[in-house]
Amino acid sequence: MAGTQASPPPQRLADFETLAKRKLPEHVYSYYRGWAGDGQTARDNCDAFKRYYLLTRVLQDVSKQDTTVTVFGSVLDFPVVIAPTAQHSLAHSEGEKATAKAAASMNVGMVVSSWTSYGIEEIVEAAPQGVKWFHLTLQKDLARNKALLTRAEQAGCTAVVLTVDQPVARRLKRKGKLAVAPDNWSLPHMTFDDAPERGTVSYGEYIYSSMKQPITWDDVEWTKTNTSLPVVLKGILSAEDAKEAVKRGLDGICVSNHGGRQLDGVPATIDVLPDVVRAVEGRLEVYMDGGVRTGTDILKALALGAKCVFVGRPVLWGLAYKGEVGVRQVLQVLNDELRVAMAHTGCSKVSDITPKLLLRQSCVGCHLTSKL
Ligand SMILES: Cc1cc2nc3c(=O)[nH]c(=O)nc-3n(C[C@H](O)[C@H](O)[C@H](O)COP(=O)(O)O)c2cc1C
Ligand SMILES: CCCCCCC(=O)C(=O)O
Repeated sequence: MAGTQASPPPQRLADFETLAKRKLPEHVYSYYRGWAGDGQTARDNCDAFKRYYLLTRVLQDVSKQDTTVTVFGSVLDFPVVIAPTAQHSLAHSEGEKATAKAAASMNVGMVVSSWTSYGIEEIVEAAPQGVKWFHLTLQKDLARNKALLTRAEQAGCTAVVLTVDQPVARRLKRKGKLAVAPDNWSLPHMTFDDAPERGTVSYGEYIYSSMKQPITWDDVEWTKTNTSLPVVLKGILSAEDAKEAVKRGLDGICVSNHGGRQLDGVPATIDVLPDVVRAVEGRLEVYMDGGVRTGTDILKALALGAKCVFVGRPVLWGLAYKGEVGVRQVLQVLNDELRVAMAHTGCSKVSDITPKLLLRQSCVGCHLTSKL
């Protein structure tokens, strides 16, 4: 019948944002898109990838690309993990349950935020077969943290991701306005027992009142000793902190500036990744996030030493656009683009992806002149 054909899925991650923007209330879109300061870091996370060029290799047998990677003993079909992001039910009524189903069906990982709208058990029950890691925001009440770690373990999570880049409350903005999550939330992992009465303080102050701020290396030690799961620190940007993480026996780090949502003016994550990778000398796993929008971005991050990438906002755009199906489409675009990029650069498996595939923009001139 004429007019009943489904429209083809969007072909670029940027298109999902356009479609999501049409569906989301302005305040939710603003919260998801929001950044710190003037958004320099948030923009640069994306722009910085464009400063790296890919060098093609031809005449290789790339008829098949094996994109699988193994993280903490679990095989992922391709090197993507859904970053922890708060409040998926603001994008879709099924919230994190829909995201988890999409992640499981594509066999990528998902980090379940402490700030979800559904409890960890419900999320795992919706998609029991997927690889889930639990993101811990440390709360003031240590017993509460311990209880959450136990719940995550019992629910079947296979790693803990501790966010370490929120020493103080931030000022999240978009278009110069403060953007905060809307207040029709449900936060089943968080407690607000000694929070100021709602309505007497700003929303941000209320939210942050549950958190332990600042947290220190002692809290990292506390976390490690209170879980049997591997612990990943999320929010590392310096070689020094990375070395300290190695010294303290952490299992992984995620090079992240929180999508440019904490401190404006810090470098793009892809630009600090090589320093961090060098510093850890292979003694723990390194992941990265911030600005990953294409399969070539994934290839570049892997070439610079990341084991896999976390993806934040694009997943929320897919979820807002079409729920579970939309998230799956976002992941499919990334997978298709990664395969094409691997084929052109002569890689038939992930271990073929090395720094030799990349040329940094500032070196283009040197490269050309050295050949003249
Ligand atoms: C709406 C939103 C909520 C987020 N919530 C969390 C969170 O609960 N915990 C956390 O560690 N990071 C959180 N982040 C940061 C992401 O995990 C990730 O570091 C960032 O989004 C990556 O950048 P990208 O959005 O450019 O992919 C959030 C980011 C967004 C956009
Ligand atoms: C609904 C509470 C949001 C808490 C903060 C989540 C986060 O890390 C973010 O960047 O937003």
